[in-house]
Amino acid sequence: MVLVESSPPLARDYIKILQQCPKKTTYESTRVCETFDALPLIDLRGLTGDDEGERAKCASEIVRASSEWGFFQVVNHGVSPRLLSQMRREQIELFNAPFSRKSTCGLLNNSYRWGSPTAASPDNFSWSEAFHVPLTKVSDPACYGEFSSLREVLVEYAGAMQKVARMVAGVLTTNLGQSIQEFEEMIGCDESTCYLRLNRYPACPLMSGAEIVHGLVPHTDSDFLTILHQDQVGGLQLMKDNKWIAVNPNKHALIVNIGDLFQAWSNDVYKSVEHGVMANAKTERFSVAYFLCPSHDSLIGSCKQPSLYTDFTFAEYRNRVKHDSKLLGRKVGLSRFRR
Ligand SMILES: O=C(O)CCC(=O)C(=O)O
Ligand SMILES: [Fe+2]
Repeated sequence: MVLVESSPPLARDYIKILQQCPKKTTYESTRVCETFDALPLIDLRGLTGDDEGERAKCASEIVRASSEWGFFQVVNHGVSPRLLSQMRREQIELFNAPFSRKSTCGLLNNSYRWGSPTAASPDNFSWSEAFHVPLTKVSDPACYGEFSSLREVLVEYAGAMQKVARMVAGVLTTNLGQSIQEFEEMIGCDESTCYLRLNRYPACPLMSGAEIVHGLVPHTDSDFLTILHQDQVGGLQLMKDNKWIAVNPNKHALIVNIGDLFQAWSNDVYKSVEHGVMANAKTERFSVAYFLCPSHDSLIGSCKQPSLYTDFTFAEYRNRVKHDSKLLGRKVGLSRFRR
């Protein structure tokens, strides 16, 4: 039997960067992390029911979690467990395809990526592979090749995530005095601006107790809002009060996190916090992220004065992030636009 390799050559690239790294001590070799169960868990049923008091209570929990944590979990989110497990099955099948198939054959709008092409040190290397698909391409049959059953699932999944994102964004904008309709009009947000990212974190044999490898390097998201579904393996961590905190998997929950643009628009009321994924020595991990983004030319000003940030378009923001990543090997982010 001929074994066809499905994983990208991560070890080859990682070792190359490790050898080029001038001093081994320049990269972070250990990371203290606390497991913390108090990451807010919010029951979204309160938002959809008739009880006014319940709705207000749920909304205030969302606002509070977005301000204090920038990260929270939601249950009773309306996405069926059937759809979530179908998505996971399709995702596993897709990533099981040979590496050459994933990387060269136009799958999902040619959106396959892996490792970190711009990494200059092991600190900036991500031990993962992903498809990053614009929602407009999700229904295009030309994106799927032999993975035809993935199309139907991805279309349904995108619709379901869009609903959750809209519900949460609606609470956050209303709290700052703007309806979700006004907000969406202002940021030109529609199908053509949002993305789904299918992530796979292969098991990492280079990971030992003393040395860590990132599945995804610490970062903030360059969007308004992200809705994440992770499997039961664990590895996601977020920064809270200068400490790394592990997000324990909860199979009923979706994870919501605030992105840079909501932080800017809210004038720092909502927080876009650093998060990342630790690689796992033995077990592969899967997740899917939905990114709520504005149109490229939409102006991200603050909804409050005096504004802490200069006005910038989403295109300017993305270009800046791209430029910094190329030049410095990492994203600088919102501080580039602080007054
Ligand atoms: O896989 C995860 O848990 C996190 C993914 C993530 O942060 C991202 O895709 O931006
Ligand atoms: Fe992220």
